[in-house]
Amino acid sequence: MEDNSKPSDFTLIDTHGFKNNKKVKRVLPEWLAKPTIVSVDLNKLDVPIEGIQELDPALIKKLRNKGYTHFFPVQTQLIPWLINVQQFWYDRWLRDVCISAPTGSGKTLSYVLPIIQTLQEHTTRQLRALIVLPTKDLAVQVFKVFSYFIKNTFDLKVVLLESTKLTLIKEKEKILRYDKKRGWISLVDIIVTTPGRLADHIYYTEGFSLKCLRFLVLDEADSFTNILQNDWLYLVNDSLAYSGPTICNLNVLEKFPQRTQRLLFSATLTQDPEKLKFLKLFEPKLFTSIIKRKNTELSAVTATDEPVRGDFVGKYTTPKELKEYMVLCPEENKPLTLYHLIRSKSLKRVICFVKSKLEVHRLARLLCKLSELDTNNSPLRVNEISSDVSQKVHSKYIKQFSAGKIDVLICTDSLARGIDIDQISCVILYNVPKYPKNYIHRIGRTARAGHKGKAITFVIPEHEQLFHKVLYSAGKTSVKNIIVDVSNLEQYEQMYIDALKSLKTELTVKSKVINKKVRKKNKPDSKM
Ligand SMILES: Nc1ncnc2c1ncn2[C@@H]1O[C@H](COP(=O)(O)OP(=O)(O)OP(=O)(O)O)[C@@H](O)[C@H]1O
Repeated sequence: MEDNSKPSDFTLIDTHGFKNNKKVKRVLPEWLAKPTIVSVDLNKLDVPIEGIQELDPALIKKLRNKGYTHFFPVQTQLIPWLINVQQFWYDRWLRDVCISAPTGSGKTLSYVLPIIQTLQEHTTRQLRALIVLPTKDLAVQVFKVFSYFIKNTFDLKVVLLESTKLTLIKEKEKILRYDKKRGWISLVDIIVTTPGRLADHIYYTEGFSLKCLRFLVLDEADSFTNILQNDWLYLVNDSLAYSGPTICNLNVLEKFPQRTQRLLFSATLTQDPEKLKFLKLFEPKLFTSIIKRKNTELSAVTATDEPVRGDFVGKYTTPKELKEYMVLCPEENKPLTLYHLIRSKSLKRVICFVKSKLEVHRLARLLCKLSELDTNNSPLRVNEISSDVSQKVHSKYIKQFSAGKIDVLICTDSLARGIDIDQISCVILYNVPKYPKNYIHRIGRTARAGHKGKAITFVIPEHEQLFHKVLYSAGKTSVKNIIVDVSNLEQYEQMYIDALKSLKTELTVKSKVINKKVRKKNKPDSKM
C-alpha cells in the first residue's frame, strides 16, 4: 500500500523551543557551593610555626629543625580544624574532608601533623591511620615525612607497605603478631601504601584488620574516583568497622558510635558530586583554592580576594609563582628547538616529560650527543628515568638532580604526580597532554613551596586546538607564546646530522652485540 502521509502528519516534538530553552543551571550541594577558601599565596604567610596553639610543641620543634618559619595556607586552615574536631570522636561521627589546593602547597603536612598529634594521645598500638597513594614513589615520599616527625619523639609506629622489597609474608611479620590469648595484635599505628598492595593484604594476610581505623587518607584522591578502576575501595569500605550508608540516625549511632574519617587530597580534586558519591562521604567539608570571582574567569585566590562562591566543578588552580609558556613548532623541529631553548636561556634543573619510555631514551641520547658535539657550550648533563631504569638508579638520579649534578632529566609520566623534587626550575612538556589534569600535575613539579618556576609546552600545529581546549578546561588563560625563529636552529644543523649518524652507528653496534648474545644462548650444546 502506498504511504501518502507527509512528514507533517507526524507529531514533531518541540520544533521551536530548543534554541530558546534556558540553560539549566547546575545546583551544587551546599558543601560544594560553600567551601572554606584556601589562599594560594605562599609568599604572604602570616601564621608562624608557633602560631597554631593546638599543635604539640614537639612537632613545632621538628618543623623548626626543618627550617620552616611559617605555615602554608592549607596547613593554617586544616591543621587546627582537624585537631579540634577530634575531641568529638567519641560522641559523634566526624565530617569527612576534601582538600583541593595547588601542587606544592604543602598538603602532605596538613594531614601528617594532625594524625600524629591525634594518635599519640592514646598509645594502644592499633592500626588507626591508613594512607593510600597511587604510586610507590609517592608512598615512599609520604612515609619519609611521617618517619621524620615520629622518630625519637613519639611512641608511634609507621610502616610502608609496597611490593618491591618484601614479600607479603615478610610484611605481615612487620605489622602483625599472633598471641594465643589475644589473637592477632597490630604492631603498627600508621600504614602508608598503594592500592594494589593494600588489596593484597586485605585478601591474603590473616589478621589484617581495618576495624580500628580512625583516619583513611586518599592522597591524589582524584586518581581514585574512577569507579571501575578502583574496586579496591569497595574492599576497604567493607573492611571498616562501619561500611553502611552515610545517614547518621540514632540507631546507627548506637551501634557504631565511631566512623573512620576520610580525608581526600588533590590538586585536581573532582568536585563532581556524582564522582564523589561512591566514596561514601559523610557531611563532607571542602577546603579549596578554586573560586569564581566577580566579572572574571575562574581563578585562584589570595588572602584578600572577595570570592563569589559558585560553580567551579572540574576547575583547578596552579601555584602563583608558576609562569606558563608554549612553543609552537613542527614535530621535526622539536629536538633542536628544545636544545636551543636550553642553551639560549641557560636552563638548568629541567625536567622534560615525554610520552613513552622509547622516546625518553631517544631524546636523552640525542641531547647527550648534541652536547658532545657542541664545542661552543659547556657539557650538558642529561639523564633519563623510565620503567626501564631500575629503582636503585632511579633514586640515584633523583638525588643527583636535587644536588644540581644533572641539568636535564628526561622522563615519562611516572614522575608527573605528587613527586616532590628539590628546586626544579623548569618543566618541559614535550607533547601536549590530552587532559587538563595531566597538564596541571606535570607543570606542578616546579614552582613548589613558594619558589619560582616555569613550564614550557611544546605544541605542534596539529595539536594547537587541543592545547587550547586543555587550557580552557583547566580554567587557564595566561599562557605566553615563546617564538623560536627557525633561523636560530640553523647553527645546530650539522651537529644534528652528525649526532643522528653517530646514534645510528651506536644502535647498529648495540644490536650486533645483542644478536651475538642471543645466538650464543640458542646454540645447541655440543656435549649433548
Ligand atoms: N610550611 C612550610 N614551609 C616551607 N616549606 C614547606 C612547608 N610545608 C611544606 N613545605 C615543603 O613544600 C613542598 C611541597 O609540599 P607537598 O609535597 O606537601 O605539596 P603538595 O601540596 O602535596 O603537592 P602535590 O599536589 O604536587 O602533591 C615540600 O618540599 C615540603 O617540604
